[in-house]
Amino acid sequence: MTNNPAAAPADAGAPRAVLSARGLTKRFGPFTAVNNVDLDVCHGRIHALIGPNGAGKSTVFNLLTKFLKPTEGRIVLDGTDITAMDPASVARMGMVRSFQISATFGDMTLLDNVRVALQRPNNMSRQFWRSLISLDRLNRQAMELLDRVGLADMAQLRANNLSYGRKRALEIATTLALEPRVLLLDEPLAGMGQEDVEHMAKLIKTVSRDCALVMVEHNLKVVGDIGDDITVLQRGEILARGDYATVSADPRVREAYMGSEDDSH
Ligand SMILES: Nc1ncnc2c1ncn2[C@@H]1O[C@H](COP(=O)(O)OP(=O)(O)OP(=O)(O)O)[C@@H](O)[C@H]1O
Repeated sequence: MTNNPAAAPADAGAPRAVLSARGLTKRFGPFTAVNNVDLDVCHGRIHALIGPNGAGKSTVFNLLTKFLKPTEGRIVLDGTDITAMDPASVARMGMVRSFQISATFGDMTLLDNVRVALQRPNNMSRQFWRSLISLDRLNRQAMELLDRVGLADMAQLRANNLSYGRKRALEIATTLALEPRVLLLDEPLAGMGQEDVEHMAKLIKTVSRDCALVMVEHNLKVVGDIGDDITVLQRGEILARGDYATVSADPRVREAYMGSEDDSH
């Protein structure tokens, strides 16, 4: 199973990639949205995908999570070639995509939201709503998750009553309930005020210690603060990669961003 060319090269001392893509290409008719992208996402690290509007970030994100089928290329998760798998199967392997599909239930308390997430099919506990007693057994675990995202003291509030930033923190808690091997966040800071941005950035950093994390993000300040590995896309191709200091000093990256994007929102 591990014998595949798409696995990350075994550089001595280099962190092992949990999720790897090689030669990822997506064409929509005659238009090439993503061309020959290689990517390695490692445990305990944040891999940020950045680039100007239309660079292909969302397309790569959708390819990695299997919401789109690549035209060419391979994707390997934990040594298994997942290129032909569907999103539900890769989710069961621990690839969790947050924010676009991770809904919270507004009329339920925060505690119940997390308890339900702990009962999802790809979680270790497979008995949805089996009984109130079995749900109560999950209280401690649910409270621990709420505590991790700073919401423990609001456990009995209904999710509808939360601010936007806290709702997203709750979504992170429900995502963590699935015990992700790889967590993919699509613009997790979008629409947040400065205070929430800072809180969420810290939370993402903390969460990344226990998984491999991919983040598409426009807020370059936060990417610079918390990103470990950065891939810069432009017109569907990799323009630069490395740590933030390296890519932000690259004249081609500066050129790509010039006038095309506000890096402070
Ligand atoms: N389903 C599709 N059919 C045709 N073209 C598409 C499709 N999806 C994306 N594209 C095109 O592929 C290119 C890359 O789009 P993508 O949304 O991946 O970029 P992005 O970097 O996420 O942009 P943004 O930062 O604006 O969200 C764009 O030119 C877009 O118009």
